[in-house]
Amino acid sequence: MLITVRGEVVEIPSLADLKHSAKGVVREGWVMLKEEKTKYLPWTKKWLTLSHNSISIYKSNKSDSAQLTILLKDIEKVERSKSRTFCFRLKLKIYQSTSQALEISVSNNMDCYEWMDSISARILSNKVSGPMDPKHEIHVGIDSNGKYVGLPKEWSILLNNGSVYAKDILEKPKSTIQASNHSSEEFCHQRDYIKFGSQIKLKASIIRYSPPVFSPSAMSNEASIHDSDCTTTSSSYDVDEDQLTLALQNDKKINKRSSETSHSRSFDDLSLMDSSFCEKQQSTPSVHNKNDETSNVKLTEKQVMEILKSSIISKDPSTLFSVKHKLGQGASGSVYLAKVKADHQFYKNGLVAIKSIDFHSQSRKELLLNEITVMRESFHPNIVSFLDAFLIKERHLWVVMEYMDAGSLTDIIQRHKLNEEQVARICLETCKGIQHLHARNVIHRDIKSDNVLINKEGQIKITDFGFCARLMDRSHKRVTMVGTPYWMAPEIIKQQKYGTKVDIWSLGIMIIEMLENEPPYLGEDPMKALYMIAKTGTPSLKKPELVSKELLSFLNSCLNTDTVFRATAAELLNHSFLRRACSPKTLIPFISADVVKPRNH
Ligand SMILES: Nc1ncnc2c1ncn2[C@@H]1O[C@H](COP(=O)(O)OP(=O)(O)OP(=O)(O)O)[C@@H](O)[C@H]1O
Repeated sequence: MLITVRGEVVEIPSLADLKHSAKGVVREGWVMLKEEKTKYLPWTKKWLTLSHNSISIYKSNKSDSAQLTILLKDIEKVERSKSRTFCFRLKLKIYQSTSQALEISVSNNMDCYEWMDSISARILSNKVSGPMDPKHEIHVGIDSNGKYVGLPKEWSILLNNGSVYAKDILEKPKSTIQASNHSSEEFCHQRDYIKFGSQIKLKASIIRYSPPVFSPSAMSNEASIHDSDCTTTSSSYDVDEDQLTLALQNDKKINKRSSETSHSRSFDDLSLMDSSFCEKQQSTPSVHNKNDETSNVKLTEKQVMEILKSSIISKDPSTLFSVKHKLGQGASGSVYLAKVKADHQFYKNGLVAIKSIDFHSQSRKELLLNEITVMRESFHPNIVSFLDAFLIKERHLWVVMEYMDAGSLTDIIQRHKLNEEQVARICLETCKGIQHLHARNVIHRDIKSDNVLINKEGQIKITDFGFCARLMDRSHKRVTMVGTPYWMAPEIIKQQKYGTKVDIWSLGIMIIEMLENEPPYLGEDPMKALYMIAKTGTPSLKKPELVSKELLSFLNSCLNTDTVFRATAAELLNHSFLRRACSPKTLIPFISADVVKPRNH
């Protein structure tokens, strides 16, 4: 059905159409609704549907046409409202003769947040459109003096400021053009740009792509020394740009190849599926071949759903928990604090953290299996405990975890200067967790302060297992580029085969975060950071003279670019620096009640 919304012709599918259309209803349900301008009118019960670009209000779930449709691009803000208990407000952009806001009330807190999250996520995606009518207006050339002419002003400024990266782009265009191709095609998600004063901090940007299988550097490693964790033949990490260029070119070729034959895409995370999930799923395709990562087959959405359905509880957990407030937002979903209802003391302590994931909006659904599998199997005092998982109406996945009531290490680093004894305690506990994973041939691949959580007893635990990979054995190596750029080991960036020691590099970067508040190159964009890590190798501390010899030695053991000489987690646990660790109680003063505050949503 075509209708006119504020002068614009829009196609509004009927409710029946919506239900059957692939792009149809994202979320629907009964709500109580009120237009803000008609405060004197009572709340009315309506059927609300959210599609990818609009919200429609129906008299009932049987109605065929909507009473009101609002395009998501016309929504200015989604916010909590205090008009009723579980209520949110859609503030609309101001148009004449239109209500300025709608108040929507639902039956529980979780529902409220999920509606808000689903709407907000789609408002964002509706705001970004492709370029319109692009024109090629910039023509850069070189004049008779060898100088660039025709550069845009911003580029001239960059060059005059001596930006190595800008010069690299001009002088080595191939490598940098290929690098930027990764950023557009293969950045899986970027999240949480946080402003601190004038500096924009990229809190956590995940880059992953697949599958650089036979990079020249990786091929040369086939003949290299293969101790348990070594991945390179070279003892020097003065990576020449050509090596990086070659690796990037090679990756480009492989990506081209992979688009030609879908089977050539590697999905190495799926090796985790040799665990309990797959046992229950007889029809799961073989996902791993020890010698050839290219033979991995991607699970379809349906298969992932089948595995989830057969492995976890498909019932409504709202009888077990009452959601209190949102703790934070991750790339795959929101994390909530919830109280366990009185008669379910199976969950100790009364409070749990619930990660709520909208299954259908995940681009990499198999990573959800990763996360649950590793958490479920990894009982250890330094790994956040998995308690349960629920699948609600085949749409929402709830992962119930132990609640870490003092937030993440990032929160602490941003508020306090840690002394070396405290750094040693955090390293010791994180190392124990890493060793536990490595002993089971699991690589975490995303160790950083955001993924180290703390509780008020001063316990320190690793979380976020979405990017884990399992090695078939200690000598097995992976090649997929996964992780958060600033914390990524050079061998991952250079697409060499890598093993568990990539987590040790990331631990080293996390130590720099503890000493300097942020990882090296955080001021740079992620692509440049990758380039710098590969080019520079071991980063230098800003003020090494302020750091003790033991800590420097520990740090060097983590940040050795030659993986043969980089320590294992077990070796680090014997390092003299860790003997200086303060007692966990000494961390408690840092962990005041104000560290974790409910966010205003
Ligand atoms: N068990 C927990 N206890 C307390 N807070 C938690 C817990 N798990 C996560 N959080 C908080 O919730 C927020 C989001 O966590 P999440 O793990 O979803 O984030 P992410 O790692 O950024 O995203 P993703 O895993 O989707 O890539 C973080 O700020 C984290 O501090």
